[in-house]
Amino acid sequence: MELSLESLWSQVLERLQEKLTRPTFETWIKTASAQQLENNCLVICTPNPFARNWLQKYYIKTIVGVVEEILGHSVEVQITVAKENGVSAFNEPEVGWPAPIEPSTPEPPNNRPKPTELNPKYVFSRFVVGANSRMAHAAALAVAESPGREFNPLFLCGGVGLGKTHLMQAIGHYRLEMCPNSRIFYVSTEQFTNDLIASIRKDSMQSFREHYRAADVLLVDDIQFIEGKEYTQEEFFHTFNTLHEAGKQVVLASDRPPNQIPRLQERLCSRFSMGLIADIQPPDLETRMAILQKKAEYENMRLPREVIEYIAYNYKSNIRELEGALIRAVAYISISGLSMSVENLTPVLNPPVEKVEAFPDAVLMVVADEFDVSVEDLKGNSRRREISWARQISMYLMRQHTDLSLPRIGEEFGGKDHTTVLYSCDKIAQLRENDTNLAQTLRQLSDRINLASRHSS
Ligand SMILES: Nc1ncnc2c1ncn2[C@@H]1O[C@H](COP(=O)(O)OP(=O)(O)OP(=O)(O)O)[C@@H](O)[C@H]1O
Repeated sequence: MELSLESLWSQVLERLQEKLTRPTFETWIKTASAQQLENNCLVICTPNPFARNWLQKYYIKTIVGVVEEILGHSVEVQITVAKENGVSAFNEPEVGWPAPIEPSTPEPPNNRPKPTELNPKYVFSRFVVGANSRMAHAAALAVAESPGREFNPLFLCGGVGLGKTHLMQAIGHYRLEMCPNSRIFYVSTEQFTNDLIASIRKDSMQSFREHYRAADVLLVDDIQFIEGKEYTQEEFFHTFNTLHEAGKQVVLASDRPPNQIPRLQERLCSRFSMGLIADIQPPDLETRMAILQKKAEYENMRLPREVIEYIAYNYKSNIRELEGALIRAVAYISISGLSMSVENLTPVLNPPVEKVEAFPDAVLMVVADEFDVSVEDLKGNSRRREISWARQISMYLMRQHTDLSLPRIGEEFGGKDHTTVLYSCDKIAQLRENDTNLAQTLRQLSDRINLASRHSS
């Protein structure tokens, strides 16, 4: 006999309750509901995107296992957000991920570069404007309202995790809302380079050029990575000129202004500087609190003011880390079942490393010593597990403790590509979020690096 959706779900709940801790069950499972079961696919609804992501990340296997146990055959489980149903990601940018960037354009032919998706959360309404970002925000809004006019190109610059990508993509969303057929291309410099290489390989330069030169608004992220790439610079120069002459808008984001990007052709440097260069500084305490408050509201989280203050006070220079701390706090409280207070959160809210400018050698020596490998091993190419782990950690710490760009860090490691460095930094940062032992090791290493740097300066 076939089970009704209702009785299937109540059995699923029963079994999950046995398998999971009470706080986990109460927070993540009980708030979800079964929406439909069709063609061996069970759709589960969660109250908000945060809960959906959490279930998807940590409990999907357990849920699938339990449903399969009950039904006696394999099933697919899809997790969705209650509000998402029937609502387009463009009307409701805060839900639904990812959204296609060119909703009305047919899929490009195979030899054309694929457009990158915009993050639906990166809209103007979710951007908190503070003294640190007022000018950049106003400029982005002006460009979104009248592209190709006053500020062309708009060059957004600022440190890591301060909202450049968010503002840049907000321009894209705004244009699409105003004019759904406009061709908004968001691309990282790395992707532009990869597309270029692929089109050279496939002998399809024509398609590459047609694709990029057809943009109404071209948004290029991390343009600092164009440094030293002669061929990419050449091609980008022509793309830029074509668009600019046709009155199309170009927006660029970088961690530094054009004249501080090393090995950037003079003609590109002057073009990047001919519109408006708007910088974003680290936000002050009040703005950081407002950002946390807004984020909490969007994710339906309720937080005491003291917790918001504590997080905002300790995470100063990177909004991505600020948001990460908030998410960690909420997750920890829901799993541990403790009440939300600064005292209870201390184990998970290790404030980020104090950034004492360090010598790259200090980082290498401290990490080599800790992991019992040599500095040569760190700089070399050995793929032995313990060496490559130590190497990834030292890349992450070098990024934290120095102002070196990713390519420069790559050079410190015997000429590794910046993408390898970026991969390592992201990987360690992600692991650190959920692994308190690793977080503690990194903290201790940081203290030693600080000490070594102070001694040698
Ligand atoms: N003013 C702001 N208001 C709300 N959220 C913000 C603000 N600034 C940044 N954020 C959030 O912080 C996170 C990091 O922002 P973003 O990716 O835009 O930074 P970035 O400057 O492009 O960083 P990177 O240099 O690493 O590319 C995002 O989740 C973004 O939504």
